[in-house]
Amino acid sequence: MPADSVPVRPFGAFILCLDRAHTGATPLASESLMPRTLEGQITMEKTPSYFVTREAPRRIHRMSPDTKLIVVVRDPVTRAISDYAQTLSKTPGLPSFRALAFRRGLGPVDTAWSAVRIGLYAQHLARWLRYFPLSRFLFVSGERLVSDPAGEVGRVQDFLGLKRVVTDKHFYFNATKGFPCLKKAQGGSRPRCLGKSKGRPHPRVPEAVVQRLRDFYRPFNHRFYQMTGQDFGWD
Ligand SMILES: Nc1ncnc2c1ncn2[C@@H]1O[C@H](COP(=O)(O)OS(=O)(=O)O)[C@@H](OP(=O)(O)O)[C@H]1O
Repeated sequence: MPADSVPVRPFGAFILCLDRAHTGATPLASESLMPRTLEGQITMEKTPSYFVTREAPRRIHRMSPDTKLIVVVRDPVTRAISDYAQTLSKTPGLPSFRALAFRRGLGPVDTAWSAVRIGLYAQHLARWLRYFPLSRFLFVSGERLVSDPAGEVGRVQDFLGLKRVVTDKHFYFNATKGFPCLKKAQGGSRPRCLGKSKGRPHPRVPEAVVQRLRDFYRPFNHRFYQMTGQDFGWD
């Protein structure tokens, strides 16, 4: 059968991972940029910044309104510090976290700083809900992905209508890394952890700064819990 006549399904899933979204990606303009999806396949796309990019919901909906959306979220305060740690690793001499997070010393929280703005999950989700119903989303807890990877991956498999192939027996806790790792890499026989840029130490941020950010995010977090029907336990 020529490739053109193979039945093509709409894209099965888009992964929007929000652990450490970066800004600047252009959302896919059309299906022509994606590979064809054959019967029994799921096409996945992981671009963290889509969740926070203004035009992404409209454009992805126009491409395929049946898209499933998976969003990985973690405590926005930890997320901001993680984001800062990532930038710091590439930009020595970066001002302190505190200097970037607040205007005028310990003045108002600077929501123009992307590390802070990305954590306003309720605001970003509101834009998506204008195009996609809540049932199209799976919200994965970044914290449980570390404490119970098999449980969270199990939810992902269910959401995608897949058999639960990945289970507890695929993971072990690597004490050196401080994170779960795979007992065997795909197609290999050796254990495999994520790379050095995942799970690196965070810089120390003064408790007063953390506390102020916690207070700032609390109402947004609660709104997000209401919108998703899930309590992520961040405060
Ligand atoms: N198993 C395992 N191993 C290592 N790291 C893990 C794991 N599970 C989740 N995490 C968390 O993933 C965070 C980085 O993932 P990101 O998706 O944000 O990375 S990136 O945006 O693609 O750079 C990374 O954030 P940091 O801890 O701030 O580095 C981790 O906390």
